[in-house]
Amino acid sequence: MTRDEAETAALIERLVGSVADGEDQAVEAALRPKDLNEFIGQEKVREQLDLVLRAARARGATADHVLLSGAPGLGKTTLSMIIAAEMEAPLRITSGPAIQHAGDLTAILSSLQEGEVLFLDEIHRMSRPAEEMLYMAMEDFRVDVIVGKGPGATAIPLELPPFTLVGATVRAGLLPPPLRDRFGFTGHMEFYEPAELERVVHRSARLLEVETTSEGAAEVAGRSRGTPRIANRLLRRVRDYAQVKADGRITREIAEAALAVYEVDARGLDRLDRAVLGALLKLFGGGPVGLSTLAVAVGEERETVAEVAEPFLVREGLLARTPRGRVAMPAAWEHFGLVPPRQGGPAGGREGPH
Ligand SMILES: Nc1ncnc2c1ncn2[C@@H]1O[C@H](COP(=O)(O)OP(=O)(O)OP(=O)(O)O)[C@@H](O)[C@H]1O
Ligand SMILES: [Mg+2]
Repeated sequence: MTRDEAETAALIERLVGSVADGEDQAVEAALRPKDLNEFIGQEKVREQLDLVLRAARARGATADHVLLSGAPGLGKTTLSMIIAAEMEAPLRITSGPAIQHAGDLTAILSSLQEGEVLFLDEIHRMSRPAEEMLYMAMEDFRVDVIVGKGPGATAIPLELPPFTLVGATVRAGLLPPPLRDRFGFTGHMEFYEPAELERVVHRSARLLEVETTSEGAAEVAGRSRGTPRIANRLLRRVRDYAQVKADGRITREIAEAALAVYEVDARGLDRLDRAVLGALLKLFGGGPVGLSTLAVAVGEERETVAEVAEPFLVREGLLARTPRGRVAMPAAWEHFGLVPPRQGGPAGGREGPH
């Protein structure tokens, strides 16, 4: 990873909160659904996976390798744990970046028990030699252990017990086709619908023993960017606010007031998103404007704007990336209560009626 990539990754982590602090991590673990029935939403993936696992169980066999693709915080790690639980198999967790040498992978593979589930997070970030070794392990349950160095080196084949590899990646397209093709099943995780996120919030609130009205839960869900991890995090912050400022109960008013404190607006936009969109609208008349100019205007790195703020803004139909630069969509003007300038008219929006 280059420095820029590392910084961007760190920023994304901060935003989605993959790296939670100690307390948050413990809470996150406590909130994880334990089986497929408890897992909310993702109907397609759940149905498909249910068939794969049931069939394997009925045959008394080890389940086929599973690839899970989807944005951070949608439940890939949770699903890998569920797969192991449903198969009543032990689970080993590792990640692509942790495997730098083929030897690291040999060590893990050769210590697997029969039927074990090996979860390989960020599988697209594995080194090339490790990846090639994985091909053989997945297909033939065999690895070549290299003994010695140089011309005298020999490859000793080592049989592996059957195991289930569960790979996770943000996009299946990031994997080289030979690797992708070795998975028996690929589950594409989608962003969650508001109603599904509401169920996530209700479930988590029950586990955290916080009283929540339907409107309160809907308010938290609506600002969670289609992502359960964000829903759980916002719920915890709203709970804090409700405890300190009110009687502990989460109503719509409490959720609104709490999320205003944390600068998460009605659509789930945070401070950075609003800065980017605000600059695009107010300084550049809605664009088009180049990424670098926009980044300078908000005092951020290009990568931060392009990879942290923009994906959500594009997904929400607020911003478009065009060959001529970034352009604000009509919904963006509306969200800021501004009226877009007329075509060919002077740049810059006027304050709207509200
Ligand atoms: N379908 C779901 N139902 C209820 N809670 C969920 C669901 N999916 C995820 N969660 C909750 O969201 C949190 C994040 O899920 P998880 O860690 O599995 O995401 P992930 O896709 O592995 O993210 P990353 O890519 O960052 O590793 C967990 O605490 C879990 O409780
Ligand atoms: Mg994960």
